[in-house]
Amino acid sequence: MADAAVSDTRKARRVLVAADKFKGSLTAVEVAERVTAGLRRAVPDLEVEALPVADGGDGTVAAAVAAGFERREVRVAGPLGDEVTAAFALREGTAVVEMAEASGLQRLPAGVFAPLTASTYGSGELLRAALDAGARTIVFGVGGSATTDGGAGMLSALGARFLDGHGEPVPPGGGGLADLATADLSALDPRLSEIELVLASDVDNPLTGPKGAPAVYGPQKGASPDDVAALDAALAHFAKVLEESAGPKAAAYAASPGAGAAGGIGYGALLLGARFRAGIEVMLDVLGFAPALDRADLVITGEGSLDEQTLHGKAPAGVAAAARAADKEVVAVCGRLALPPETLGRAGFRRVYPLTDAEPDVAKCIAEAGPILERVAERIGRDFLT
Ligand SMILES: Nc1ncnc2c1ncn2[C@@H]1O[C@H](COP(=O)(O)OP(=O)(O)OP(=O)(O)O)[C@@H](O)[C@H]1O
Ligand SMILES: O=C(O)[C@H](O)CO
Repeated sequence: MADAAVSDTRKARRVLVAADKFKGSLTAVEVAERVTAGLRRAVPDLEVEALPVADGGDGTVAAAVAAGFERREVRVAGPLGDEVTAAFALREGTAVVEMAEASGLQRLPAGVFAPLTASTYGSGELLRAALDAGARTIVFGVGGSATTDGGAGMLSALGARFLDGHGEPVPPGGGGLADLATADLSALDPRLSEIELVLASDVDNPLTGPKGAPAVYGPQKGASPDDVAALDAALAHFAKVLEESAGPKAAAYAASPGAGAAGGIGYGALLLGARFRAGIEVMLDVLGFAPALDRADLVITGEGSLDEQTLHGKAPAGVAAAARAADKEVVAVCGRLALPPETLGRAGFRRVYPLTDAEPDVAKCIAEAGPILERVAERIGRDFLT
């Protein structure tokens, strides 16, 4: 991106690197390391603070751990029911639980999707583990899921019972909810009502309908148009049955922002009493972004693909908004860039450096992302800091 007027920022001496992962090529921690190394090639004595960020989706626990939380591992059910080792993060009574750790797309074997049967049971087990560890506040990061079960699996793991017309538990996954006859939330883990549960969501979609979880995010989990229709009907039925057992608030939750996050686990979390917040905002609080921002003259953010989605609550947009509100200069790094300069300016980015500008071969950009990012960061160092 061309930009003629950079001279007024050349004196920035302390840089905050607050970028998300480049999905498919670099973790957020690696992005921070590479950017730091590149900047220091241009300005060897530069003060750089690294604060890897995440939006509630995959990478959220890793960001919390990088910020000093303790990593705790637990064996829980993966989306297909097989056991996986999943982690949550804990610090001073606050747990960061990431649903994708248990029930994310990354937990499916390569090339396997299970849009109708994948279950969030393991996410409920993770929440239980956080309660067992004594958490008083749970930040429940959701996004990047393999599931579309409205959180039914998660609720089951926490004590709910979902039965068919024969009194048998319904099969796991969103598809099985079509058979639901009765829902019983009376035996939910009582500790849930004694803690603060925050739904840190990557999106604000409702549960069902044209903007609902199956229609918008089903296809990325392998759902065909028929699967989307079946899941939409099953989730609507799920909400109807819950309205009968849990009262009218269950209907209101289905239409609430974030209910459709992560295959409707947002809806399940709202039933548990969660308070919805944009994931990036919650995470910036949890990670201690504000004091780090105070100390910085220049902020570098980014993610793999800076595109239309970025503007809808993704990490770089959240970082840019917070930094601009504090009158700090923001530049971004990314693998690929799919936004025009005017839009980037409006979103608060002073300048954006895609790897594909440094190396036009995208496959190479991905395979050699680390060294290329270092070169790009060196250029940022020269442009803004020398
Ligand atoms: N090194 C790279 N070079 C070029 N493009 C990359 C590189 N790394 C990632 N990408 C692109 O970015 C995409 C991933 O985007 P991104 O990291 O923003 O995650 P996302 O899919 O938007 O999900 P999330 O919500 O978790 O951020 C990849 O599919 C790829 O197109
Ligand atoms: O998991 C999903 O369905 C998407 O990330 C939206 O939350």
